[in-house]
Amino acid sequence: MNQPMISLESLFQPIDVDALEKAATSGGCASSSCGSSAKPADMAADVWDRIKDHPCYSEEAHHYFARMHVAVAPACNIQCNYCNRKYDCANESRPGVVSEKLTPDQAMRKVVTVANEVPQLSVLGIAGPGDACYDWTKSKSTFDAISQQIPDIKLCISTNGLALPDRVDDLARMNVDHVTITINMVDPEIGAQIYPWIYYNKRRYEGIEAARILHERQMLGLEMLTARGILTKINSVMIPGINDQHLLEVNKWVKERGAFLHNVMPLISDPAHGTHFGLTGQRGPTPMELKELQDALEGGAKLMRHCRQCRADAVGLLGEDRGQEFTLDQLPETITYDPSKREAYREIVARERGDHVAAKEAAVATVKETAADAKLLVAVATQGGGRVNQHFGHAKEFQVYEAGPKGITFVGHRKVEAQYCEGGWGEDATLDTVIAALEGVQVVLCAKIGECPKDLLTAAGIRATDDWGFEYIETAIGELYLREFGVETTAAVA
Ligand SMILES: C[S@@+](CC[C@H](N)C(=O)[O-])C[C@H]1O[C@@H](n2cnc3c(N)ncnc32)[C@H](O)[C@@H]1O
Ligand code: SF4
Ligand code: SF4
Repeated sequence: MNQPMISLESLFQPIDVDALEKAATSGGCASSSCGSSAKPADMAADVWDRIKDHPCYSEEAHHYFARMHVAVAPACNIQCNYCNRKYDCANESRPGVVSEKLTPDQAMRKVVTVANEVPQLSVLGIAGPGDACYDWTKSKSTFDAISQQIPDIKLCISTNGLALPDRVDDLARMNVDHVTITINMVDPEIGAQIYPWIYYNKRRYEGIEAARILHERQMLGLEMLTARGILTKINSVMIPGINDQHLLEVNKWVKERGAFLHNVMPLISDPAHGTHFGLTGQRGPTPMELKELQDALEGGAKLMRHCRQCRADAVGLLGEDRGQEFTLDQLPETITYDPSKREAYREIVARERGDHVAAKEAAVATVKETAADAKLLVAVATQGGGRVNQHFGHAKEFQVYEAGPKGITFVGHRKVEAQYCEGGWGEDATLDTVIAALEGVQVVLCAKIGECPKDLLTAAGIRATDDWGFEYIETAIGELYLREFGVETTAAVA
């Protein structure tokens, strides 16, 4: 089995930077596969260069790199039936939610503090609580100041698209290379069921007219970004009964206009959030409904399946949120950027990543060569680095992979409402929510699991094992698949 060159504790939080620097400067490359590239075969090298450290634009990168959002742009120019920007809960992870709004100066102090403390940081985004292109002055001065201090940080912006065409030239000038547009429809009749009003050219529009204007501006903005070579990600909220089937059409439109990624996200709809959809009982999709739609979209615009629907002030690797460590009251009054931790981390990752890619290629080949048509849905407890390295009871989410004739593909993640093992012992009631979140999953891989939860999972038809603790995820799944379906099979996971 492949072993990491340094302890995983030093690669993932809390980071021991001395260990990182020592490992990074010890000279030579011990990796057997140094030089292996994670670049997908069908991607141009220059595009890969622009996304390889971006946790949202590359699924592979999200095992290593972190983003942070700064909530500097609270104003919005439209109303979506699924959004209530007034609702705020520090414990909740959901788009639009923030604990504190920041001025550009405060954002600057926060980003430098995080960059000094979180070596995985590679991306700074503005993603709510309002619209970055509408609340433009604050977005622009934030990006201007931070890119001067930390020139290699990638700038990322998220918008509903209405004000986007007016900002494209500025975005290109400022080197903003990644722009997300939320596009939920291309048919204004469907749009009228999602957007009650928009505010455009100093006027309020409603109904189909509002949705038509929004649609035209979104398409224009997307085309303008594509013409300037800026990478675009399209977010679509999947709203069952309103736009779920229509998203096949949206996918075609955005692909034709050069979108780089399409991120179909489930509607989050809870009456407690006070949104129109929450209060009218509009439900979100189940994980399996989302997967079915995503499967139907394969072959169109490339899909993002690893979105975590982060808070507008999220900090850290996707799936973790360290925002509470960097609230305003904890930030120093003055701070100077120190690039040493980020640089050391990047060197470590470059080595670890080469090994991971080689291991992944070998595992995928093993699964493809195994003479079995069967598919296996596997949930993995991981805290980063592409390894099975988290205790079952500590997992806040599981990453889900499908193994089958096509190899090993990342399918998505399943959030767990409350961890099974908070404080060292499990609660059966919590395990029920974990089992519900694992709908359709056949096997769980984790670093450690006790006999009791293992038995309860088995009774629910889900097998769990720590046989591959700390192994690369794909290597573990490849060996599991072989054990289950290979000709040399002797035992299945008990
Ligand atoms: C909070 S918005 C901020 C950026 C910008 N105003 C926009 O709408 O794109 C970021 C993302 O969260 C999504 N979002 C907001 N509320 C949501 C909900 N209840 N369920 C799913 N996605 C939601 C939006 O659709 C958007 O893609
Ligand atoms: S555009 Fe974004 S911030 Fe504005 S209401 Fe919609 S989701 Fe919320
Ligand atoms: S919401 Fe999705 S796309 Fe945005 S930072 Fe989080 S994971 Fe990335």
